[in-house]
Amino acid sequence: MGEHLEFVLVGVSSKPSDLSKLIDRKVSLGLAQTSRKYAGAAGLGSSGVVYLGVNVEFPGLSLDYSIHAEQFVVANLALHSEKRLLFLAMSHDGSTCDAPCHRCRNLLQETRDPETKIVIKNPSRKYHGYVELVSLLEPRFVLGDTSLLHEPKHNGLTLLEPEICQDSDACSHLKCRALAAANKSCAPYSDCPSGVALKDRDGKVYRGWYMESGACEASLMPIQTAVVDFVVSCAGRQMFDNIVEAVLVEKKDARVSQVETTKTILKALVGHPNCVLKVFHFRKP
Ligand SMILES: O=c1ccn([C@H]2C[C@H](O)[C@@H](CO)O2)c(=O)[nH]1
Ligand SMILES: [Zn+2]
Repeated sequence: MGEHLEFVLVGVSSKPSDLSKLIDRKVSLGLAQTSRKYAGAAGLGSSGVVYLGVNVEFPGLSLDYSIHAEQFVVANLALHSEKRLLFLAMSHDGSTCDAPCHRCRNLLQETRDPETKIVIKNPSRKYHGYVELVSLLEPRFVLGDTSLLHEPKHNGLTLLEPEICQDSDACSHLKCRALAAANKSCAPYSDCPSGVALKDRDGKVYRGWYMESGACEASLMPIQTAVVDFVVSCAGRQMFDNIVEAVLVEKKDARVSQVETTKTILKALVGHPNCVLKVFHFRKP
């Protein structure tokens, strides 16, 4: 098993009671420089794979931009096409497991999975049990017919610019990787799907897509999901300075544009000014 895989899938067929032991907040030590609060999370998918998460803060930016450990797990599941989340554990201290914060409950609500259970563990009270996610949710904030966050998607988007690639899903151009990511994006409220692809000095590509929540601040922006892909692949030894190219694909004149947020996060993350963001637009079928 490759180094990076150990961070994504620490075990198959793990018992939910083991999830709390798998949470490793050490990985976030370098990623929570602002608050110095290190959170970790672990999710058991229906395939039996465990997905880890840590909180990620961006130097110099307000904590609003940070990725919560539970949001990281949700992105990690999506990046690996995991169908469903059966159990989720999150911890701030490495021993106690609490219910996710409201931001993350709102994001989890978008998966609308009646089966998801939250691990609650309180060693001082010798309590270890499970709570149904639905019992923690407020009445759903419905904006219309929405598709589920984890449903496999192909939005059918193609680039507006003259197409040079026959099969952009399989093509290695960075803009085609970003387009493929946008095709997986779930943006039912704004109808503005988007995707980001990052390339490092070795030519390795990381990608992420917009995962929108009706409870706005719970959404994961495409640059955040791409950062999750990067952290997962680097297994906690990430060198953001290695990112040399970035591409965003979104709708032309989008009501929700990701350009400024993507630039802001890239600037905070990548220490050198050579990583310019290229933006391409798509056509919807
Ligand atoms: O449920 C929560 C609450 C907070 N955090 C992170 C976000 C931020 O990096 C730090 C302080 O809020 O903790 C989480 O990961 N999960
Ligand atoms: Zn949270």
